[in-house]
Formats: sequence, structure tokens, C-alpha cells
Amino acid sequence: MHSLLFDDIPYLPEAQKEHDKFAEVLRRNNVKVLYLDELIAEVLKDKKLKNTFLDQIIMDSGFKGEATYDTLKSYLYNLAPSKMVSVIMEGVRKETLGDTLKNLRSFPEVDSTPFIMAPMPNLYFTRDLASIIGEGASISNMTFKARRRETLFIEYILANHPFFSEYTVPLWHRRGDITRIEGGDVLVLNEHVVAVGISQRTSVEAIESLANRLFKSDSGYDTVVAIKIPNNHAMMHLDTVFTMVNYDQFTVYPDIMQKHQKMDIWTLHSSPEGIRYKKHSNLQQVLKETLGLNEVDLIYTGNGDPIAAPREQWNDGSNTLTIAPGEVVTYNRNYVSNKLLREHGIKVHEIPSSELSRGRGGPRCMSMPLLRDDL
Ligand SMILES: NC(=O)NCCC[C@H](N)C(=O)O
Repeated sequence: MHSLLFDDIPYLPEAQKEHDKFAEVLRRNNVKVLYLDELIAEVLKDKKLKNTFLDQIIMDSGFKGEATYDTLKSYLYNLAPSKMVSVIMEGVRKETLGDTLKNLRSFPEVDSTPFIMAPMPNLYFTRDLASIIGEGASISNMTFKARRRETLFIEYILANHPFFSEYTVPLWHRRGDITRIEGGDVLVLNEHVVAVGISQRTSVEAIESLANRLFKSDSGYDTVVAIKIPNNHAMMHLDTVFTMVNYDQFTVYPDIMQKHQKMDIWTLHSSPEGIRYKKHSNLQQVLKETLGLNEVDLIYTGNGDPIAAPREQWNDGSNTLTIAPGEVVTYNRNYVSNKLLREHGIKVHEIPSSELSRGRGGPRCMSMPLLRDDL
């Protein structure tokens, strides 16, 4: 469980029902929902792409041109694209390949787990694979082994899906870059400001490189707000403790602030001499300055209550998915936070969450906006 970054085991049929409900709520509210597995299967109908994709995913699964590599490749290549995608996502158990796994070098690895190719259960958190910033994308380089292969799906989709055929998506961060960044740390605040968490999953070096690429292109982005958050599994990304719910309203988990609401925040600004840095300690003040607002409403997870706040943060009470200014999707179990959001004038769509929440991600983590309206 822990190597797969789970704290508990979801009951699959219920998790699937809850996820369908999530997609239904989005559709009912004018969001066009696309599924990662369907998009990648469409791309891999092309035989050449299927071939290079398989080479890469098998290599990334730890096999480099040995007997096991060949066995896996021919097994997967002979499946129809949508079946092949499901099998790769679900993982391949060693008995599926049976007696063909006699290679000495692959033997110890194969024997320590029932899988020859590990499953990717965190793929329902599509947010983390990439972020769309303006007209380009930042493809993640994930911190933990359990999630590193996931980004290959989005890399192939952005480069090859007919949806993008007229357009080469500029990349502000590439899958192969050595610096570490994950989509859950990236919050697009408007058309020229983006906030990024300095976290368990995203390094300062990645933020600087992202800022450089955004500033040196015609992305329109001139400000990056780097926000330091605690380094632990409950708060692995910025969006587990801080999200934007309206032009001037944000949810925040109060425990990320020190005494007198102090935090470590840097703004990175574009300037002719390169990046200009400024250190700040007050979140509200930084948001006002960078977004040009007179007032900012910070809505505390669990109303800041010493019991409700950590409980609801653990169950992704700060991880709201904003589908329009002042309109969000949240887990129903976070009733203290949901009530407070409504008291602050936010329209809240609640979704069932008994099983989905066990993966430690909420509605924002479970989605990745590809196209946003210009607001
Ligand atoms: N943006 C997010 O906070 N995503 C949640 C990811 C949860 C997943 N189990 C992980 O640890 O990566």
C-alpha cells in the first residue's frame, strides 16, 4: 500500500460509482469530461506510436531489451489499443506471461511481487500528470517511482492526439527534465499569475526553470508565486492545503501558517535582467498584490476548528475543484468546510466520497483542465 502511495484500500465497485457520480456532476454543470484511457487509446491506434509508446513504458517499468522485455512487448502489442491501455494501467501479473519468464536477470524482481509490470492506481488523480498554463503545458516529473510512468500518457496525448493536430503545445516543463514538479502543486490564478507549491513533490529548481520558460516565451505569464508548504503525505501538494474558489476567495488549511499567519512565500517576476525575486510572509497580502485585489477572503478548512480542520484536511477538505468563479465540487464528508463555503457565498456541489478519499486526493486532484474559458 505504502509504496503505491495509498493509506488504505478503496472498495473498487463503490469507488467506481463515486467516480461516475463525479463525472456526472461535472457534465450536468457544462463541463466536457474526457477520460485519460480513451484519449490515449485513440492515440495508440497508430501502429508506429503504439510501438514507441510500448518501448518506453516497458523500459520505464524496469526492463531493458532482455527476454522479459520481448515477452511483455509481444503480449501487449497484440492487444487492441483500449485493452492494452487498461492492462498497462491495471498492471500485468506474472502468471499472465507464464513460463516465458525464465530469464535469470528478471527472476528476483519478478519474484518479489505478483506483478511483472506494477499497476498505476494513482492515475485517477489526473491533475498531477501535467498542468495547462496559458497556451502551453507543464508535464510533470514525478517524485516517487510509483507514479513516474503515468506522465507518458499525457506526453503522448499532448503531442499526438488529433485534438491538438493543428497545434504544437509549448512545454514549460518536460517529462524528461531532471527537476521535480507535479501538477497538484500548480495553481493557475489568472492569465498572468501562477502559484506553485514548494513541497514534497515540487522543487525550487523546477519552479525557477518553469518561471524562466514562461517569462522567456510569449506565454503572457510574468509572475510566479512560490509557496512553501509542509513536507508530508497529507499535504503532498499545494492543492491539498490551498485552492482558488473565486476571483478573490481561496480555501486554506490554517495549520500551514506559523504564528501571526506567517508563511514563506517568494514572488518571481519577469524583468529584463532575468528573474526578480521578492520574499513575503503574508499570503493574503501577496494575493492582493499579485492579483491587484483590494480584499481577499481566505476560507479556513474545517473553519479552523482544532478537530474538524485536520480531519477534513486529511479527507481533502481543502481540495476543492472550481468549475466557475464561486462554484465548486467537493467531497460530501467535509461538512464543516462545505457549510462554511456556502456561508461565504460559494455554490457547492457535493459528491460521495467514502472510497475515493482513501487515495488521499479530492475533486481537484481527480481532474485536469485541458481548456479553460477566458474569464
Ligand atoms: N493533487 C493531489 O494532491 N493529488 C493527490 C495524489 C494522491 C496520491 N496517492 C499520491 O500520493 O500521489
